[in-house]
Amino acid sequence: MADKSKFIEYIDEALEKSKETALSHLFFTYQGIPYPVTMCTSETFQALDNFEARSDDIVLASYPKCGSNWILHIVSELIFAVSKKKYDYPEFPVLECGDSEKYQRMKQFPSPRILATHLHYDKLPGSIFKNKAKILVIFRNPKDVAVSFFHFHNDVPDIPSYGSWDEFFRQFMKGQVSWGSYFDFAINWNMHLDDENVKLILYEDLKENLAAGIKQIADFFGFSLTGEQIQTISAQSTFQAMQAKSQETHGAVGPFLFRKGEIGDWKNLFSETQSREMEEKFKEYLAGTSLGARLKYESHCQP
Ligand SMILES: Nc1ncnc2c1ncn2[C@@H]1O[C@H](COP(=O)(O)OS(=O)(=O)O)[C@@H](OP(=O)(O)O)[C@H]1O
Repeated sequence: MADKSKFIEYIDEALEKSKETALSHLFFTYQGIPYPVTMCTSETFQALDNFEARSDDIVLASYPKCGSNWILHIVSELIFAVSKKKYDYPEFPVLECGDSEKYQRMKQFPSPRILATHLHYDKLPGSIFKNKAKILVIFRNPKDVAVSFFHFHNDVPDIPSYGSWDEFFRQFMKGQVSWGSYFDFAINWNMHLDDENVKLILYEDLKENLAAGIKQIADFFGFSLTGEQIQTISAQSTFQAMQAKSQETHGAVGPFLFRKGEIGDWKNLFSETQSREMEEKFKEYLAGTSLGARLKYESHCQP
């Protein structure tokens, strides 16, 4: 992948801040959503209101732990395949993270710019819609998301840990975690998945057929690649390939971020009661919705 020194620099700074931050002080709330103080500030959110998106920006929207680093890698490889130029990360790619001056600096960046984000649909800057940037939305089943999220907190030495999985589960179900509730994020997006310039991709589908998923992503963003190029990117984007390079691409946090990369790891942590609670919540929020059907809960989340 591209030279990610800025990327790693930013992650290292966030980890450094995390060392001094207790879990009880990790979150601040902005417009009703909790964000980690180690990565987000209200000044940056205010500056984001005036961010000027371009029509050829590539927006990658996901709730945390749905595979955004995977898609970032795939998209930067697609750009490389068609332009022969390595996609450079002059800023940390998550739009809402960083200092409030970053949007000024981003004005100088060449197109296409990749904008990853965990923001809920209604918190995205209006210029993304006004200027018709394409948005790829990545979803993953809520049980594996919760488990991945919990491990990230409790495995990375410098990130505040939860007392137990049960404690994390309670907070996750209440939406008292970074970037708020999975379910609010999902119902918000559910209403926009068929909008012009929006495409949904599932972590589980990508896992089951990586080459087909990469082809869909390439087609959506208008990148024309040969079958051989798709196969090459596919081989470089497996979990094993990305995990092997994770220290180089993401620094100290890499091996924790690329942890297991499987479907169904929830079976190692969820109790029967927690499974029932999750199913109730899923039904309450997503039963009968288009996203609810597309997430294939019965295949990926039922014991
Ligand atoms: N190539 C590939 N194949 C399969 N799975 C992959 C891949 N790359 C990342 N991952 C898994 O995605 C999980 C991390 O998600 P995110 O990148 O969205 O995390 S973050 O919110 O940006 O911190 C995290 O999931 P878990 O392993 O279950 O914790 C990663 O392992």
